[in-house]
This record gives sequence, structure tokens and C-alpha cells, in this order.
Amino acid sequence: MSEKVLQYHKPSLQGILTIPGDKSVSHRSVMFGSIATGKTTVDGFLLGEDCLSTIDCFRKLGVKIDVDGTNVTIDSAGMDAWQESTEVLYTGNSGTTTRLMLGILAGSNVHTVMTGDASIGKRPMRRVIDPLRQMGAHITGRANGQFTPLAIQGTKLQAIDYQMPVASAQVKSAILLAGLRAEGTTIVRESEVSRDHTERMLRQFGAQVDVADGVVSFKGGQTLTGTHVSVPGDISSAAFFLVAGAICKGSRIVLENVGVNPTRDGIIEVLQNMGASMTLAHNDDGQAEPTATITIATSTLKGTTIEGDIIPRLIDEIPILALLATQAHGKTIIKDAEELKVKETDRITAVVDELKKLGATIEATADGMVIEGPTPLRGASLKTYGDHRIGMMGAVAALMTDGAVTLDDAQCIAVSYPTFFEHVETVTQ
Ligand SMILES: O=C(O)C1=C[C@@H](OP(=O)(O)O)[C@@H](O)[C@H](O)C1
Ligand SMILES: C=C(OP(=O)(O)O)C(=O)O
Repeated sequence: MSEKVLQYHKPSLQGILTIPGDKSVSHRSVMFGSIATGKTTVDGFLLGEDCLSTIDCFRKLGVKIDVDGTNVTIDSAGMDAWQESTEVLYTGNSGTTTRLMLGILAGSNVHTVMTGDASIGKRPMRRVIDPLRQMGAHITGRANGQFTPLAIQGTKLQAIDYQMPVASAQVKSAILLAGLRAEGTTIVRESEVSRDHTERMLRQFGAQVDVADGVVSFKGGQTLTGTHVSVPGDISSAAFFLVAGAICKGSRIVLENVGVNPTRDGIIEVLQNMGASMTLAHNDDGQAEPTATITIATSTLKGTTIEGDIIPRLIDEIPILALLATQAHGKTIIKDAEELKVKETDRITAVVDELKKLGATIEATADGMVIEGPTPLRGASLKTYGDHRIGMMGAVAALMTDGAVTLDDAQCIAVSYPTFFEHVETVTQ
């Protein structure tokens, strides 16, 4: 654990930031490149610890992966060429790595054992393993497969027609990746659409995927061919600076290369609804994942309600949106977000407890929280719970407080945004 004391004296934020690569897309670029036959080149890769865990897992299966700055090259002879690892595949803090790997490994021809850190050891895996078992997967783990460590014996799979019980791109993606090796057409039905990076990337690697009215159909037995992937900037990382720019007095910052995939852009809609001074310039570069340059300035904000099908489009942004709401006039209600309880930590409890220490008026509900603003924030000692997004929420709050904010563990931020504090320095100078 690395404690960090943050004292910024309420700066005005100015400057331009290029937002680092999207975590979801970076993971998938390595996974798809390792499954595909031939060479895959990736630019803009996120060098966050979670994505490095994904690289490490595939290297242990014998895939050749070179990292040169944010350029990654994956050379694979296809998944039938993978070798059984004598070592346990270690997924660190990454739910995305653990859950998508389950789908991939279920239909492979290798036996693997996979585990992660203490946080991963508490996150539910049956949501993925249940549908995979219906497809014929052989997976065992603690509590009948609910928790890591997990053992996966790759085998032949059959397609399923699956109605998603929760809005989760990790569950959807695991099923689709297993479906690649399954006999028949795999169908995943979503009542609320979750991020669609897997569907987009399958097409980039040459597969055919049909999507209509929340129903994804994918014929098994298709092969993937190596290609080039350009990773957009991560809107979930940009979120911290969007909020910082909106709530710090006298600020105007420009965020370049922000991924604005419509299944991820809920925060833009919320900022607009709350009255933020924000403009978007879309880049018309024909990439699989759309990007934009976003300019944000200090804003007079009003409270809002965040609920229903926008939740999957901003699920990882809720901690920082809660901080934003402490500076908005009136009440902000966040509901339908019980998924927050099964992230790196219980993010409802963590957000409410830590923002209260800063003086916020905030209460937890069964499926979200209610925040009343605007409230001046004061310095305090905060816990991150080892959760990168709680750590960054605390660091952005420190830009507004009179006294210092101390984070008990700032190292956890490197999971998704290793250059976060450098970027804070850039805009506070
Ligand atoms: O598929 C992905 O890359 C992700 C999906 C989301 O999780 P769920 O699928 O559990 O909602 C999100 O919270 C996570 O940060 C990344
Ligand atoms: C929930 C997150 O990631 P993961 O599920 O991959 O650990 C996140 O990045 O906020």
C-alpha cells in the first residue's frame, strides 16, 4: 500500500490531455490477437496493470506478445497452438480478464488454472460459469465455481440461446467468445444493452456477428485473422477530468482521443442534463471505435436522476459522478445500480462512506445513492479499498478541498490509469 497526501490549494485547471487507451478495448485486442491466426498490431494500448495481466496470461499459453511503448504486437498461430501452462494464470485485479478468459479457455484444447488478487477472489463468477456450463464447459472452482481459483478443462462446446439476467458485457463477451468454438449459433439476448466492444472487434478480426434489438447472434466455427487495432482513449478515465474541469473554479481543459462508443457515453448525457459547459468535436476517422475531443469548463450544475438503461452506459463512472453531484444544485438520485456492489469493492458503500468523510450530503440506497448539493468539501483521510476508481474519486475531490486529502493506497490507480497523477500535474500547473 502506498499512502499519498494530496494538497492542491484549489487550482484552476487548464491544458490539454491525451486520454490513455481504453481498458476494455486493450484487453480484447490481446485476447482476439491471441485467438487469431497471424500477426495483430495494436496502437494506443493501455499500459495499466489489468491489461498487463491479460498479456501475461497469454504469454503463459505460449503466445508471442511484444510491447513497445503503447504499441503491442501479437504473433499467434491460432488458439489450437496454445500450450498448457505449468503456471497458474494470474489475472490480478481484473474482472474483465478473469471472466472473458473463462469463455475463451472453455472451448480451447488446454487445461488451465486461473486466479487473481483478494478482490477478484470475492467477485461472482457463476454469472459466467453457469451459461458456459450450459454450453458444456468443464470449470470448477471454490463454492462450486463461484470464486477463484478456477480450473478449466477446455472441451467441445454447444451453442446456447441465453437471456442475460444482468446487464454485463463481461458475461455477454464470455458467452460469445465460447460461442466462437461452439457447434451452432450462439444467441445472447440483452434487455439493457451493455458495451459492445466484443461485437465490434469480432468483425474487425473477420467474423460475422448479427446484432438487432438487443439480440446478438454469432455462428460458431468462424476463424479470426490477425489485424490492426487502434485503441481509443478510455472515457472511463476521461471521466475524472471531465468532472474535475466542471467543478474546479476557473477551469477549461481539453481532452483528446476520448472513446465515445454509444454504449459507453452515458456520462456525456448526464453532464449535458446537469448543464455542464462542454463541447464535443467528433473525429471522423472511420475507426471501429468512434472518438472525440471534449472541452469542458467550470459549470453551474443542477441535480439529476440517473436510472434505467443508461446505467450500463456509465457503470464505472458512478463514483466520480457522485462527487460531481455533491457540487450540483439540488438532489441527484442514482438508482438501478446494484451491480456496483460486485465491482472491485462494494462501490455504493465505498463512495458513500468516503464522500461523507469529505463533508458531502449523501445516503446509500439499496440500488444506488442520493446526493444533495452543493456542499463545500473538506480534507480527510480516505480509504481506497484497493479500488482504482475510488482512489481517483478521492484525488479529484482533493482539487476542491481546503485541507489535504490522504489516500491510504494510491498505487491501486495504476490498474486503469498509471499516468493519472502526471495528468493531474499537467492541468494544475
Ligand atoms: O466488458 C468490459 O470490458 C467491462 C464491463 C463492465 O463490467 P460488467 O460486465 O461486470 O458490467 C465494466 O464494469 C468493466 O469495467 C469492464
Ligand atoms: C469494474 C472494473 O473493471 P473489472 O471488472 O475489469 O475489474 C472497472 O474498471 O471499474
